[in-house]
Amino acid sequence: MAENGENSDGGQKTKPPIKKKRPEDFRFGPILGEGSYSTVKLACEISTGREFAMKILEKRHIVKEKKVPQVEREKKVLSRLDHPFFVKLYFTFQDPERLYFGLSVARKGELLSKIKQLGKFDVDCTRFYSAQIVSALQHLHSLNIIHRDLKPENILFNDLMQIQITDFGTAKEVTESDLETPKASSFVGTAQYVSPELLKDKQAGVSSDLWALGCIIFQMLSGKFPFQAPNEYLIFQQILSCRYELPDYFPDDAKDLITNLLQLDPLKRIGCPTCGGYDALMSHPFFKGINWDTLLIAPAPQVM
Ligand SMILES: Nc1ncnc2c1ncn2[C@@H]1O[C@H](COP(=O)(O)OP(=O)(O)OP(=O)(O)O)[C@@H](O)[C@H]1O
Ligand SMILES: O=C(O)C[C@H](Cc1nc2cc(Cl)cc(Cl)c2[nH]1)c1ccc(Cl)cc1
Repeated sequence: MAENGENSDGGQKTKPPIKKKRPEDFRFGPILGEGSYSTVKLACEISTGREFAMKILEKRHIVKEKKVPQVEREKKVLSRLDHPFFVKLYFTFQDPERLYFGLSVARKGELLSKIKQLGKFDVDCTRFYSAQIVSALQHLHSLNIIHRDLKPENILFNDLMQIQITDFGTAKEVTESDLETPKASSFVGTAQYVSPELLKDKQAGVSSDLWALGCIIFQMLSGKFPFQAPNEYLIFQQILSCRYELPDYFPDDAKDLITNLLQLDPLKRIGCPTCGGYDALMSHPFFKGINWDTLLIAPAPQVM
């Protein structure tokens, strides 16, 4: 009889290799959404009945558009994430023409759609969902990963109306060497949410996600972008000079939080390591009443 996980011949028991899945293992359902390089379909695994959001990419298109590094980065970053507020990657596989990401399903759409539907969120709703984003960023940044393109289109909701941050093709893992000798990056985020340092020096740090957080809180409370102009060049000018106006109806603690996030100097943004870190951000008056521990626990499903 093998002892302590050893084989009968006394060798160490090795886990059986995970069997790669195949397209024929799934019944594909409706399209959940489409990206520039991908189609996301609902997929049911025939043998288990489990449902996934299957993100499917055409190899030819990925190679032609020189997006191989982004796909590999998305796989690498998603494989490291296991947290209630992030889309989960369960498996990947490929066939001769396509790549497949097996993801958790975020069935309740995008934060952007919710903001558009309601026009804007009330303060309590903004506080609740901003706190979820803060909790998610705290986890992401603890792994030295920067999202770099955080925006309401990349924040989805699952059946329990918990946020599910997605789209890690442009994420960056900050290494020691990056901190010592920051390298300029060719990637720039989405105009309305891009940080001034990414525009100016092409360098992003964890603080770039905090700038985007400030923009998103502003947008939840007002339904509008803090930096808005007829074209991207004028938006960039506003960002670089940190020119925005806080509506009078914003509560004072919201105005203070947004002002401390939309700081031109990335070292002065509340939540960054040189500005009190996440303790300072999570204890800001705007988040008074938030229980950061129970936030992570999914609410009891609503009894119909
Ligand atoms: N896990 C998921 N559950 C439900 N819907 C999803 C999921 N992932 C993506 N989607 C939907 O599919 C659409 C395409 O997502 P995908 O990440 O493939 O591309 P994208 O990042 O939105 O587009 P682009 O590549 O142009 O940035 C999105 O609009 C999103 O709403
Ligand atoms: O099987 C694995 O996990 C590793 C492969 C690696 C891999 N094979 C590729 C082929 C092409 Cl054409 C493009 C990319 Cl980005 C490719 N990446 C892979 C398969 C699927 C996905 Cl979604 C990502 C990576």
